[in-house]
Amino acid sequence: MQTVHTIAELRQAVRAARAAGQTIGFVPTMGNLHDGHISLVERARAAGHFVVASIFVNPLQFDDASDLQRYPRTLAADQQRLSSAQCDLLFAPDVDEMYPQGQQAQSKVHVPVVSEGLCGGSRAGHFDGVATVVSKLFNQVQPDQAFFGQKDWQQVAVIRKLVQDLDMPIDIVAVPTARADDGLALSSRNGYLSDSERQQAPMLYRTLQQTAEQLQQGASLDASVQSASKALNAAGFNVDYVEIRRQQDLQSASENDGEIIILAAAFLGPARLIDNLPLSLNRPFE
Ligand SMILES: Nc1ncnc2c1ncn2[C@@H]1O[C@H](COP(=O)(O)OP(=O)(O)OP(=O)(O)O)[C@@H](O)[C@H]1O
Ligand SMILES: CC(C)(CO)[C@@H](O)C(=O)[O-]
Ligand code: BAL
Repeated sequence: MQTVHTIAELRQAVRAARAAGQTIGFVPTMGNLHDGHISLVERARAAGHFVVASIFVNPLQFDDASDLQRYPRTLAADQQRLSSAQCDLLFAPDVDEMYPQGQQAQSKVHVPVVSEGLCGGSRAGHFDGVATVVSKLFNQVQPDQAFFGQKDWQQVAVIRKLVQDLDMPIDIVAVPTARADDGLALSSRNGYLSDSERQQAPMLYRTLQQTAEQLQQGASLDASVQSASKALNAAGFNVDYVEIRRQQDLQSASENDGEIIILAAAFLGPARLIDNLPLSLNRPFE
């Protein structure tokens, strides 16, 4: 696997792959790679692409300076993992390469409506930062397909709207969440958890599963959300949100909606964990 750090080198490598008749599959990340990221690379490989991954801890999407500062940077280990997964090219730019005029002077991309509330509500400016960097990365890589994790469901919705609104000819593929054996969604931020917090963390997903079961048994959306929040707070989480939205457009769900999704974010000690569970109220819960 080749690693490049500049946009010029990236373009050259992608041009060569295209000249050799290959299509381009792109996996954007912030590094500190785990099996969830690797599942995205595997999906891209399985689709037959020349696979480009990026690692860039994007300062524009962090509203909290200490969150940005402590974000794990593990380039050498990440290169090994990508190489083993047969990724073809890693793009790992520094902040000056991405924002040569500085972050303030950078033109920004704002995706309305779908970026509001949920993580966009509690992380001010987060999705403007994501939409801006993903737009830049898409223009730099010019992939045919780009692969994102369903764990960040709202992010996928923002990016789908972004490519639609800005006429970018890129197919967005959402990949199911990779989980530890105990159900915890894999995340770089799990590394912030103490041993006892790590034991407690799977309760986030278990609570979503229990909430889904209650909904299947006829509980109201409001009652289900309230009981989930209460259970998580009682177990030592500090709940940011638990909400039920429509899968398709992420707008608030009503009792009549069939294809819904339960989304939650909660702090456990120093880590802000997110997870979600899509379900159909017309089908038996699996
Ligand atoms: N458990 C997972 N399963 C599948 N995809 C994932 C998983 N975790 C992250 N991803 C996806 O990998 C891509 C890069 O995400 P990122 O580098 O932010 O990883 P992360 O582990 O989610 O980190 P963080 O803790 O900052 O949220 C995103 O598309 C994200 O949705
Ligand atoms: C898509 C992304 C790489 C943009 O910085 C980031 O938000 C992430 O890792 O999910
Ligand atoms: N996976 C989302 C990136 C972030 O938390 O900033």
